[in-house]
Amino acid sequence: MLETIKTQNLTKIFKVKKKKIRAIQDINLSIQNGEIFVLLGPNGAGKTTFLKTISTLILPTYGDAWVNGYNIKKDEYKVRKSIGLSTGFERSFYYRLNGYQNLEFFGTLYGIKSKDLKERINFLLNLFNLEDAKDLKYMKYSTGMKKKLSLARALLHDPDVYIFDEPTSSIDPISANEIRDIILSLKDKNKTIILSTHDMHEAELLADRIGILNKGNMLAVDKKENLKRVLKKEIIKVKIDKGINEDLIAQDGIKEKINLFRKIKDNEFEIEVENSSEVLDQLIEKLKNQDRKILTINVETPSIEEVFINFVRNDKK
Ligand SMILES: Nc1ncnc2c1ncn2[C@@H]1O[C@H](COP(=O)(O)OP(=O)(O)OP(=O)(O)O)[C@@H](O)[C@H]1O
Repeated sequence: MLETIKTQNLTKIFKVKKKKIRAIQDINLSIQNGEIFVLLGPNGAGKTTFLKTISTLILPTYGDAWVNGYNIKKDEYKVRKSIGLSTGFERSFYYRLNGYQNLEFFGTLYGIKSKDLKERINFLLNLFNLEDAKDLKYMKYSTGMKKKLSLARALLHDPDVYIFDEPTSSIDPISANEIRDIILSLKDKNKTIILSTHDMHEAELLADRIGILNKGNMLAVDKKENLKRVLKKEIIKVKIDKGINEDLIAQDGIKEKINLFRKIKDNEFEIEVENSSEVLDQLIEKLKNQDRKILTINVETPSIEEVFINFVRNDKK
């Protein structure tokens, strides 16, 4: 696997009057080619600062980063050409130009030939459902339309790397789903994507790996399933053909592994365990010995929301 984004002790300290704000602190991250990396963090955690720094919009106070092999300080122009960037605040759009003209302007800046550009713009306006708004001046766009145009612009020059700051905030649920599909289709083309979000369902759906930022520090970086394992909490939900009580299940060999037994109905219960694979065989055996037939059995792992809250709440730094 190739490394597309790499940061080394990336740090940004803002100075406001005499106060120092450590927006991001010693971030070491490596994102592989073709990966979707999702950045989570509470308000003010440093997500936007991180994304802007690797996009060359902000200079780090110290530390370094490389995007597509180019250094953010020495090869600023090449980094910018390699990335499709969409941030929340798009001051750079021209308010008096319409949507089409704005994309035309930026496409020309990217050096896309006029005929190809026309095709590309029409394709993107269609992709983001903006055809009806193409002749509307940017200043009359709704917040969601502005966001979509910003994403369309990020895709204009078909770059290898995408940096999206909250790509679906202020977007209606149907359009948000469409945008998530577009992001997944970029991954299918082996593009690399880093995005921030407050939407845990989005993180669950898109992320190959997740990074949890809090107060400028990266608390955890891992695949979803590994982050979930940290909580050591899995729920086994069971439905059987007859009634059962806790004492018939929580017997020797299995009792100490059950953190919680919850009876849902006479013939339905759930148990909370650290690791379901250590319990399942024994549980099934016990039910069999009690002459109970299993109708359904499911294992639920913690949600990314639980994981996120757990990491941030336990961060005492
Ligand atoms: N230009 C700036 N000058 C001073 N402080 C700044 C500047 N930009 C960001 N900060 C501060 O840096 C910290 C991180 O802000 P940042 O916008 O990166 O957080 P975020 O995780 O994107 O938050 P949110 O989820 O609310 O968008 C905050 O304390 C913020 O006030």
